[in-house]
Amino acid sequence: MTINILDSKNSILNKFIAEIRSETIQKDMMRFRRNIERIGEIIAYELSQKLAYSSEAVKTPLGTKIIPLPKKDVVLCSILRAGLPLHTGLLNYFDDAENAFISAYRKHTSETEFEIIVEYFASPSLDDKTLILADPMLATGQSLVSVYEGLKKHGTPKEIHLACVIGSKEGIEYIQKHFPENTTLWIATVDATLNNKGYIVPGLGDAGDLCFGSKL
Ligand SMILES: O=P(O)(O)OC[C@H]1O[C@H](OP(=O)(O)OP(=O)(O)O)[C@H](O)[C@@H]1O
Ligand SMILES: O=c1cc[nH]c(=O)[nH]1
Ligand SMILES: [Mg+2]
Repeated sequence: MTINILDSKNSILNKFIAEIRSETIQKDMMRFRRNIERIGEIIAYELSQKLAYSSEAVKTPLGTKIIPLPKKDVVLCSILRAGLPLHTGLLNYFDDAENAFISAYRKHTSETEFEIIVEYFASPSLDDKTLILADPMLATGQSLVSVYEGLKKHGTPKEIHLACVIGSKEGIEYIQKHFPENTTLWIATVDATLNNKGYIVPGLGDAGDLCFGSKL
């Protein structure tokens, strides 16, 4: 797996990350969602540099220009709920992508233990496609891996890109063991630890709740 940590160089991305982490600014749900979306747009731009391109002739009113353009083989797959604004940001740039949506949530069996429940699953064929799998939080890595196991029934992508906002070191080690070699992780920033409930520390809290409100 190739790993790209986007805040390893300073850019305007740092401001968006600071705002989603800030316990005061993150209370504005619309700004929180928009910041996740803006980070999705930055990830889309960075990731676009590694896609396959083929030259196409574009006719202007005055002539023709040959322009290398990305192949139209992207499937953008997001994990509900928190993946929705990240999906929007990626789709703002990969606007002709096919789309897949999968739900995954943590079902607690005790205070500190949980399993991942995958229920809703809507995906096109992935055979020979460029799969971009988006989820803002990579904590234990179990949601991404459970969803990937389910996606295998829909075909074999030619390459896989994981788009995430905040990850933990432990989660990255876990997904490295479960995704194939032709996987690239694009992650805005990485934190050192998880707490005993599997939350990233300092992280930002519960991304799904911050986007859409708490659930029962
Ligand atoms: O790496 P993991 O330990 O699996 O944790 C990460 C998962 O947690 C969040 O979803 P959550 O289960 O909170 O669902 P939600 O988006 O509906 O809030 C997040 O969006 C990931 O899917
Ligand atoms: O820190 C975390 C871990 C899982 N899910 C979240 O939303 N936040
Ligand atoms: Mg949540």
